[in-house]
Amino acid sequence: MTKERRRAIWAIYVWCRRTDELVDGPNSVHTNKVVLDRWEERLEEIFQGRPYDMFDAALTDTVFKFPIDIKPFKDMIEGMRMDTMKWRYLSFQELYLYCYYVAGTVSLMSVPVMGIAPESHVPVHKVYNSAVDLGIGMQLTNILRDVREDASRGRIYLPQDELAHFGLSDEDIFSGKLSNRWRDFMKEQISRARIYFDQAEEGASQLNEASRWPVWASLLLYRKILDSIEENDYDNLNKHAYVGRTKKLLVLPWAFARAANIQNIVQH
Ligand SMILES: CC(C)=CCC/C(C)=C/CC/C(C)=C/CC/C(C)=C/COP(=O)(O)OP(=O)(O)O
Repeated sequence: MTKERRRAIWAIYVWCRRTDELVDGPNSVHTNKVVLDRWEERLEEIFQGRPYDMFDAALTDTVFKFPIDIKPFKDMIEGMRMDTMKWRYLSFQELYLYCYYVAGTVSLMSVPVMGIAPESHVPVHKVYNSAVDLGIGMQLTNILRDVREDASRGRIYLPQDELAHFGLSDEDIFSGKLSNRWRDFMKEQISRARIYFDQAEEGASQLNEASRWPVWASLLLYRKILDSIEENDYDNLNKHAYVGRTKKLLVLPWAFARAANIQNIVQH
């Protein structure tokens, strides 16, 4: 990416990381409604040009340089509120909303910085939809990778109705019992995450040329996490799915080739 865009993405990253730390970090026991409300006030001040500290100032600079809306930032804070209150998701519909709040929002913050290719003929809303799909796919993948860690904090980010459909319960997850039922359940969850990555591909090709490579790299790398869960025979209850350094490095030229493929743009 260009230097200006890179700096803007860093500023967004820092704000998202600090937001996430409020509920996941070492001081998260002190995070309550008052803390999150104050964080939201600070966000409004960032957008009004009155940042509280230096990291906030980096985001003020970013939102004055790029046409970024405050809504996805507010939605992410809403996701943190949800995370402090809700530890179970009854259906995929509920889980999707959580994924939008904590990851789809990152896409909506990033696209105005990354930019859409001037030669693209795909309607802008389709590019944004694809971007959100990438965030959702990544979050679903994270969830599948981290089932064990999340369960150790008492949280299960999996649709309860789908678990029940496969004859599974929270207890199977807490006890780390690997079974064919679990494998079948996981196959479905992995297929769904892959659909979101497939849908993201179209948008990734429409981004400004300078921004495409990192997006393709993250898309292909996250897909590999799903492959790794499969290679572990779906045992994400006891094993951490992991993509090794060599595999990661090998993805980069592949992503570069996909990013440089202007054919994708001409086709539309
Ligand atoms: C495809 C198009 C048109 C645009 C791309 C738009 C972008 C940049 C989408 C990516 C959005 C994104 C980065 C979402 C966050 C996904 C996610 C699950 C982040 C978690 O990151 P980790 O650092 O692995 O999390 P941990 O906190 O678990 O370590």
